[in-house]
Parts: sequence; C-alpha cells; structure tokens
Amino acid sequence: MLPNRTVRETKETKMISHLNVENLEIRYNVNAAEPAITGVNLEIKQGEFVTVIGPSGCGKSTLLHAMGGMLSPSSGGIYLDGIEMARPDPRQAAFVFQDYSLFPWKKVVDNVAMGLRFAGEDKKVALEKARAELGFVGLADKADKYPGELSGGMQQRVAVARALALKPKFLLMDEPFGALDEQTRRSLGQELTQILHDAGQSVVLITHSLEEAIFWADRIVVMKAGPGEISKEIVVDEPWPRSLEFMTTARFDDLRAELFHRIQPTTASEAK
Ligand SMILES: Nc1ncnc2c1ncn2[C@@H]1O[C@H](COP(=O)(O)OP(=O)(O)OP(=O)(O)O)[C@@H](O)[C@H]1O
Repeated sequence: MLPNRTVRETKETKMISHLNVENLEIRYNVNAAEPAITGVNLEIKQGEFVTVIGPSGCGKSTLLHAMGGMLSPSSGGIYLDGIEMARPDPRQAAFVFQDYSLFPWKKVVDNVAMGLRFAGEDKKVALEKARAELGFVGLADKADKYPGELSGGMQQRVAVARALALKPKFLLMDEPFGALDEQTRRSLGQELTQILHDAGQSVVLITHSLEEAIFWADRIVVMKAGPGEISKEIVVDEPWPRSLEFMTTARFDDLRAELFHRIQPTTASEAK
C-alpha cells in the first residue's frame, strides 16, 4: 500500500506519558440550562488509540478541543503528565481536522514545515524534517506538489505529517476522514493506523463511523447527550497491525451492534 514509506524509529518511552481528564465540565455560556459536557473522567496513556463516538451534539469536539488546551474548563481539568494543559501546545497535543487546513498556495513540503517554523525551527532543518515526515506517511514524491494536485486522502496524510512533524505526545483527530469516500476512508485508515503504531503514537480520534470507532480503537469511549457525558468505555482487544479482514469478523459485528444500540439515545442499554 505504501511501498516507499520510510519507517520512523519507535519513540523512546523512558517515561510513559498520561493525559488525564478529571471531572471535566465545559460551559460555553454561563446562562445555558446545561453544560456542553460534564463529569468527564478519562485517562489515556502513551501509545494508546482511543476513539470517541456518540450522537451529534453530545460534546465530542468539545472534549477534544479541551484536551488540546483550546477550551478552558468550567470545572475539573486536563493534565498531561500531571501538568495542567492551560493552552494549546502542538508539541504536546496536535490536531488534525476534517478539512485538512492546508494552505493551497504553499507546496506540500512548506505546509508540513510550517508548524516547525512556528515552533522556532531553522528553515533548512524544518524543510529536512518535513521531507522526512512526508516519507514517513508515504508521500516523499509529493513534497514539491501543491495541495490541489493531491487527492483528498493524500491531503489528509499531509495534514497528519504536519501534525507529526512536531513529535506530539498525543494526536487529536476530529472526524479526519469525514470528507473522504468510504473506500478511501477504509484503506487510509488501515495505512495510518499502521504508520501511527510504528511510531508508538497516542491517538484520540473522534468519528461518526461505527466501523472507524472500532477499527482504530484500543478503547472506545461512548458519549451520550443532554448533557454530554461518557456512558461507556469498550476495550477492543484485537491485536495490531489490523487488516481490513477484521471488519468481516463476528467480533467486529458484535462490537458494531453494541455501538449501534448504545448511541441510539432512546435505547435501554444507553442508560446502563
Ligand atoms: N462555540 C460554541 N458556543 C456555544 N455552544 C457550543 C459551541 N460549540 C459547541 N457548542 C454546543 O456544545 C454542545 C456540544 O457540541 P460539540 O460540537 O462538542 O458536539 P459533537 O458531539 O462534536 O457534535 P457533532 O457530532 O455534531 O460534531 C452542543 O450543544 C453545541 O451546540
């Protein structure tokens, strides 16, 4: 699938990082009848893949933005290795969004180098690292193209390379494949899970797709609305690397059925 991909060395994990969400509540408006999310407790450790799924408006993006230091807690807090995440820091937690957020007038390599430049990296070093990161996601030969010359799936890989270039402890992905067709979404998902596992990368992925929520997860966090809370955590103990065949197994079907019922707001299982 990615014949020319260069494999980055697995991160040294002298100390395993932990991202802790503690009794988190976020209110966008002090006069609102209920908070966007409340009572959220979650621990994610380095190297873990966690997916978040739930009905529209249950607070998935709110939770992710708070985890990346983009929203201030109304109460509770987010802690990375015990230190409060008070502001965004892409070296700690980097975002990948659905719309790629690439600058069309800049070459692919310059898009990837940009975050490094903002972080104070020397231009030559930033460009070298950007090319290495593009090799890592299988796009070495696209470095001097413009984003508009690439497919949607490739553009999203560029966005991932840009986020990874800063070597973040946690990669926070908000519905990153929502704009892609189903087949691309699946194959890119399989490629990226392998790439990110090779790197020992920790990932939090928000998705509306039941398949993606299962395929990407060591652990699935199910949320419910009104107000947004975690209703269930489900461990997916399928070994890595995972092939698309996993999606054809009875275990996968069982998980899909469980998730389907849990994210229907009116089902009895949701309340358990
Ligand atoms: N900037 C904002 N100002 C005020 N309220 C907001 C803001 N952003 C989100 N909300 C509200 O917070 C709640 C949670 O929204 P959020 O976008 O986190 O949910 P979500 O689960 O990610 O939704 P979706 O799946 O539709 O993207 C919703 O009631 C939403 O209207």
